[in-house]
Amino acid sequence: MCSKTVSSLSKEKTMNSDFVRDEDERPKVAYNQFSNDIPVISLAGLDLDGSRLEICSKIVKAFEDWGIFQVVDHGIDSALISEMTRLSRVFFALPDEEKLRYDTTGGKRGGFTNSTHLQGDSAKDWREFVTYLTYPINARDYSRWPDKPDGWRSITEAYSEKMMALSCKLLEVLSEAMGLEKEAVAKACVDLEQKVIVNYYPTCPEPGLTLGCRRHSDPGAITILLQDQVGGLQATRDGGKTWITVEPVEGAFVVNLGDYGHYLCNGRFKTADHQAVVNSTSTRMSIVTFLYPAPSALVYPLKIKEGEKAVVEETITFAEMYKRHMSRHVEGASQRILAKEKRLQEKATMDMQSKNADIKM
Ligand SMILES: O=C1C[C@@H](c2ccc(O)c(O)c2)Oc2cc(O)cc(O)c21
Ligand SMILES: O=C(O)CCC(=O)C(=O)O
Ligand SMILES: [Fe+2]
Repeated sequence: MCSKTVSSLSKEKTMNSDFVRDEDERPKVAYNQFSNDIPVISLAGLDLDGSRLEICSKIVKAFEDWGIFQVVDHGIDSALISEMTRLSRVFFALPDEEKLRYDTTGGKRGGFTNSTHLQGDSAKDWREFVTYLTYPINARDYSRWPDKPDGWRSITEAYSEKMMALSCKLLEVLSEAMGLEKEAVAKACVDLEQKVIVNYYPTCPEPGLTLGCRRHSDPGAITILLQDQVGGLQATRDGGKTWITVEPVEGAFVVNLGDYGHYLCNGRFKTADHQAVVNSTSTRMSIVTFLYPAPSALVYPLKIKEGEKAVVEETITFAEMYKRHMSRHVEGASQRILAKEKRLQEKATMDMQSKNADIKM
């Protein structure tokens, strides 16, 4: 296993085999073959009676069709977004030793992760990321927030505060969409938790063989993602048969529903399966804000329509759901490893048989 950061590996001519994915997992669509299938929705007028209903119905349709959409006119200051982006880029350009001062190896909560964070996966992700546990505020451990570059900590605080306000507005829309009072989803969450992850995808010598971030759905209620103009975020709504690359829209955030959100509305809204692909010419960055319920919150539909069955078989806590969500990926990965070993074994047997047949002739 190699321990160099992905930034260092990106300077090599070929890609380390740790990152090579099985054929069925490799990218099917290019990072810059953009699709505008995902709706772009303006939030201008969301707080006004006259336009709220129209905006909400667009969001509802997007959640029903894709589980993912983009928002513009969201009210977040573009100077704050640019500064958060600029300082994040400065961090990832620092020497390995500096980034590794915040290494999360050994289970530290928050800090710098080089490549993958899951055990037993068939390949590593071509990415580095920094994780901030930002809410509840009293759970923040500032010793895990990088102190370089200057000013990044305070900008991250300001950014996470604005993201929390935007998330709350979106939770209200989700509640109303289910015909419930505005606060229903926030109340179900017991306490809102927030995690900000800054993903950095260095250029890759063999991007067709790997992924920047493996296919997954996000576990929480909703996720608000800021991507740069390079492109690489992909979504599927047919279980991975076809993929689309989400077109980067300047100043927009990509919003997607997580598994917890999907269960709350009894499966009416989709949880979007997505992944990130990389390329050989441009580095890419995404700043992802996850909104989670408290670990003790129950995972159960808030409303079940007459005649409908609950999509969950038992009521569990979010902590348990999160554990199962993560182990599902690990189980899937171990199955892929076993299948790969079986294929190699079968190929070796077939090669041996045809060699023996050649000798007999
Ligand atoms: O790193 C991530 C991104 C994302 C995710 C990636 C890969 C997966 O297999 C997955 O299930 C999720 O969402 C996350 C959510 C977290 O709570 C922590 C993470 O590090 C990540
Ligand atoms: O970088 C991206 O566009 C996707 C990242 C992502 O899905 C995640 O961090 O959960
Ligand atoms: Fe994600």
